Amino acid sequence: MRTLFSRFHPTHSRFRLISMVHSKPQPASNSKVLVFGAGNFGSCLASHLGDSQHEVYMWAREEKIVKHFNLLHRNPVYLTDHSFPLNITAVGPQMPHRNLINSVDVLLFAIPTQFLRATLQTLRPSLDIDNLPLLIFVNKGIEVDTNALTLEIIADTCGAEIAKAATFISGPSFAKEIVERQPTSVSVASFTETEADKAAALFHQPHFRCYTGVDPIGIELSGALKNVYAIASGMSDGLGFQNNTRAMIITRGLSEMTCIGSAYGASPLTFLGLAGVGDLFLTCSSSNSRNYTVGYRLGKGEKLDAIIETLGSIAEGVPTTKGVKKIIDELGVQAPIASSVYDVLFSGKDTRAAVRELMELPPSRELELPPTAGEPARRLLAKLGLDTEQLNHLKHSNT
Ligand SMILES: NC(=O)C1=CN([C@@H]2O[C@H](COP(=O)(O)OP(=O)(O)OC[C@H]3O[C@@H](n4cnc5c(N)ncnc54)[C@H](O)[C@@H]3O)[C@@H](O)[C@H]2O)C=CC1
Ligand SMILES: O=C(CO)COP(=O)(O)O
Repeated sequence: MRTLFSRFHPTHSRFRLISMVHSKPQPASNSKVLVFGAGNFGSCLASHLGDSQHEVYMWAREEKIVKHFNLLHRNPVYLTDHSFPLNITAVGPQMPHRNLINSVDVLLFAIPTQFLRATLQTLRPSLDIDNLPLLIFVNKGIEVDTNALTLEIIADTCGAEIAKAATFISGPSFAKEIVERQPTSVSVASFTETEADKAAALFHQPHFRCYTGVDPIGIELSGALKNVYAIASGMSDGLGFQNNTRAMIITRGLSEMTCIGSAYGASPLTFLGLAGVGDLFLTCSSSNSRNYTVGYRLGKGEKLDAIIETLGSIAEGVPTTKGVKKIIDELGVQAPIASSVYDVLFSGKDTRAAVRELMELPPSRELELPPTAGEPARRLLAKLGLDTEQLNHLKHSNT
């Protein structure tokens, strides 16, 4: 649905009329939702929405998951102890038919970043921009070959109008704990604030709070970057370092994330939110994090290939570190911890040597935002047909 509206509140920004695409109006209850991905997080979110009485379809690319799930309401590979609500139907392994895609209110993507482009390319011919479902993305990563954020992947595959309507959910949210209904909060952001509001309304539950914002670039960078520091924190624990060291990594990691994000063109405040420091703290301090586990096992001396082969699940931080390194180099930002993680993962650097080198760096100013002016975000906004005035608004507004 295309409308003209002002994304910015007239009292705290210049009043601008922008042509934006909106998703179809959402029902007050019982939304029809199609979840792409039946891994830990796709299954978890399908369960969460099924639990809230929505009509849920979950696409799995593995036939055995589809068959097993529809027979027993359990996922044989992920969250295997969990019994799923009966109002979830697994579909696949072929792409869902366009009739299903066009009949749903919501499309939710829980697919690792490296596989998203191919999935969206296949899906695009079935999307009707005048009858667009609410589009929600929960992946936390950067595409390796292009350094693209998900926003750019959506723009490349589905067009700028659809990317502007996309909503991103990120924050401290282990799948296993959500299905146990442990109190959890997340950040929900979109360039189109009304879309973020719709996504928040869909997910909000007494045990699951949503906080909305308008800095999807910052939310995306937060989710991707925290995975790199979770690897660093796990590595430190694996080497036998203790609480002081972990606290240092989390705090200096937050500082690096904020510098990278700010130089990229995101709001520095976004990194103080749930998707930023919230998720950083969670994944840097729990062995339930796959990224932390990769780091921990590296610290114990295992080889990366062997760890990935036996992890049983995706650690987005590993490929994302490659994209982060390219972004840091392009921006000229000082991010020594992220650079060290890259060296350990991909240049064969010894983990203990990496820590020693980090500790031997000369003293430096503790907190300093880079002076660079957000060139990558400016390029991305231009691709989406948004301008730098809007970027500046984002940088100076609350998320
Ligand atoms: N597990 C968690 O607690 C959370 C995960 N996330 C994010 O959600 C995303 C998905 O993660 P998980 O479900 O946990 O991963 P997972 O490792 O549990 O599952 C991977 C999923 O990717 C699918 N997949 C594998 N190869 C594919 C391909 N070529 N094309 C399409 N799909 C493919 C698998 O079928 C499976 O559904 C990641 O970006 C992750 O960072 C975000 C928040 C929490
Ligand atoms: O992002 C997560 C929880 O918020 C999951 O982290 P891992 O991908 O490291 O397991």
